[in-house]
Amino acid sequence: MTEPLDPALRPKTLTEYVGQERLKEKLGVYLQAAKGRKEALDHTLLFGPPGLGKTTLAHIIAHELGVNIRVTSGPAIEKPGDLAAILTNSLEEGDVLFIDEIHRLGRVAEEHLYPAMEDFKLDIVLGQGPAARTIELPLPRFTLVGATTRPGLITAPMRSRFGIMEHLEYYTPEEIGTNLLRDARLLGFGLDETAAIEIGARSRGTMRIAKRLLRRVRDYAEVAGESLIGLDRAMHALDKLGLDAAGLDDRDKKYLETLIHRFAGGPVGVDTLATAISEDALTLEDVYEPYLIQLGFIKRTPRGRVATAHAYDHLGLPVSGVDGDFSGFLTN
Ligand SMILES: Nc1ncnc2c1ncn2[C@@H]1O[C@H](COP(=O)(O)OP(=O)(O)OP(=O)(O)O)[C@@H](O)[C@H]1O
Ligand SMILES: [Mg+2]
Repeated sequence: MTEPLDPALRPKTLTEYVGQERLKEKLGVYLQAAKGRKEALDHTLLFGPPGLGKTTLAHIIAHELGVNIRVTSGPAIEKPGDLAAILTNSLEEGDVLFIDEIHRLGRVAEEHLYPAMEDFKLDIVLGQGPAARTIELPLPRFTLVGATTRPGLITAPMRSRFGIMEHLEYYTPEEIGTNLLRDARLLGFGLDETAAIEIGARSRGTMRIAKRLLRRVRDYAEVAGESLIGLDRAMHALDKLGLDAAGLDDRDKKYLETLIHRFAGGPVGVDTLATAISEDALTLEDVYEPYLIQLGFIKRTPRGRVATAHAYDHLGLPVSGVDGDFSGFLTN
């Protein structure tokens, strides 16, 4: 996804990159070691829900290594020729090749990528039919950084060729707040720390969403003639945007209400649920559910989706008949 925001706000170094402490610590070691040995970093797979900072991290990796980055995406590489063009054109020793949405790479292109990743060579077929012959093209030692929201769709042979595989996690309200305060400072407007954390708490743990909410909250503050965004203004604007205290919007609530009212809290298959709320199952799995699971509002079970007592609680509904965990509710 492209960002409408000022690119100057994008963190360029690991230090500027907020949160993901475990990942940053490990990556810091790998980067330092690779630099010390003057070698390319091992191929790296970054996965996690949209908007958590995979693309940003790929750029930071290149920046920290002091190398160039070439950016492409799975759907952009259709034919082996597309891959050859990218790999043989302007890729230098140690450079980063970033393939976004790597799970959408075509099978043929993927098979050509294997020798490129493993032995830094590319097999190119010249001519057609019986006269065709294959030549082997040496490639510079590069680092492939792949990003995906759907690691389950990466084939096993592909996965096995990544030396580093890291999962990005949802951010805490405080981590998001820290980053929003930095954005406000760079853009030159006043933001109270409590307001920044409140926006963080309603951003589904997602940086991209937080940045969008900050812009909307800023609109409300400006129209109200306020030069400093305080907690009250932030809460007021976030309420207007239809976000509840947990950051759920109308679509999330429709998901939960449908699960609870129409399917008695589940279990119900994802396709049935998707049809009932006029969404496609992939969107449910990629966008809605990871955060609802993170909040402990739903569970994915072998028999389908189930609403937990926390979900009933959050919607202010009685929990009778919940096929889930009562413990949290009974002690309340
Ligand atoms: N840890 C972070 N610190 C500071 N800013 C961040 C961080 N993570 C993400 N951002 C900012 O959030 C926005 C979204 O990040 P990014 O585009 O890297 O996400 P993504 O994981 O690649 O998303 P998608 O899966 O949709 O491609 C960017 O503006 C980025 O600068
Ligand atoms: Mg991205």
